[in-house]
Amino acid sequence: MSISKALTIAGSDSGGGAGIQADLKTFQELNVYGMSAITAITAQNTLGVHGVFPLTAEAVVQQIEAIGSDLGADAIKTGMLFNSEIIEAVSEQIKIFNWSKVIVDPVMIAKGGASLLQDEAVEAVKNHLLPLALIVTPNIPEAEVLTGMKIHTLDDRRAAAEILHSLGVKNVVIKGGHVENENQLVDLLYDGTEFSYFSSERIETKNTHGTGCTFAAAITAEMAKGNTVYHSVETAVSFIQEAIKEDLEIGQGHGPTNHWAYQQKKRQSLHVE
Ligand SMILES: Nc1ncnc2c1ncn2[C@@H]1O[C@H](COP(=O)(O)OP(=O)(O)O)[C@@H](O)[C@H]1O
Ligand SMILES: Cc1ncc(COP(=O)(O)O)c(N)n1
Repeated sequence: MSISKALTIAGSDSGGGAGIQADLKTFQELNVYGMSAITAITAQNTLGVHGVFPLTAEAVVQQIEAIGSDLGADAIKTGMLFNSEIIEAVSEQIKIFNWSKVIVDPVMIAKGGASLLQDEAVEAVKNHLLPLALIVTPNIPEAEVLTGMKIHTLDDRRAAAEILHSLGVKNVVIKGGHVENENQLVDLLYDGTEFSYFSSERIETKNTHGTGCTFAAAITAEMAKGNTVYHSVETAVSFIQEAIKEDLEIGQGHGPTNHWAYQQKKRQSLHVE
């Protein structure tokens, strides 16, 4: 049996809803063997981020080397990378191991407002990491920072996607969760030639901690299994919709999504047929 393997290079979320915890749960639910290289430890719960403790670039490199020199990986996801030293070191390792299925989730600000990427590191994301990315998955605020433009309309999102593509990313997904007062959320995919739109009903819930991490991890798992970019995004949209719909009412603040909801629904539908 061939085992699909995915590596997440991201921060640890002690609350389990985002970061490498969300990524590994998502990989597992999609039958992909998950591995992790931790970039920073965050003391986090549903009320916010209470502490950020970045690791050294060397500590990140050694974790990646340990995986690349033995287990290998079919797809790589980068999440919180925090500073330019880590970003440059990770970019170097991606080149050394010649990894091509690289999904960059350009994590900048946690939903509670805590900074997960130093301002000085944005240029490093653009100059070092994006040229190596097969897919980049910014939310709207992240796309605004990376492109320097304001994004209010779908036309703006298309323009921003073209700018990000010009920075070397082969496929751009601009996520739609941050659009205010719209019942339909649209995730836009641009492959350098055409735009695709994945529309979802907005689910009224406060429990959206880790939606972006989970979404990008689902794309990574599907890419690790050899699926196309379009199919991987399509599956990730379904995965995150179920994860939000069956959200977990735990903690006193913004709770996590439900990482087992997607498979649970598939098993239930099999029993019905
Ligand atoms: N309230 C919601 N209802 C339905 N889908 C949502 C909701 N919030 C986010 N999503 C979906 O979750 C995914 C992550 O988007 P977003 O929340 O914008 O990312 P991030 O967590 O990086 O800010 C996207 O597919 C988006 O459409
Ligand atoms: C360690 C870590 N990484 C990423 C996020 C972003 O989470 P979200 O997906 O809600 O934007 C987070 N809150 N913590």
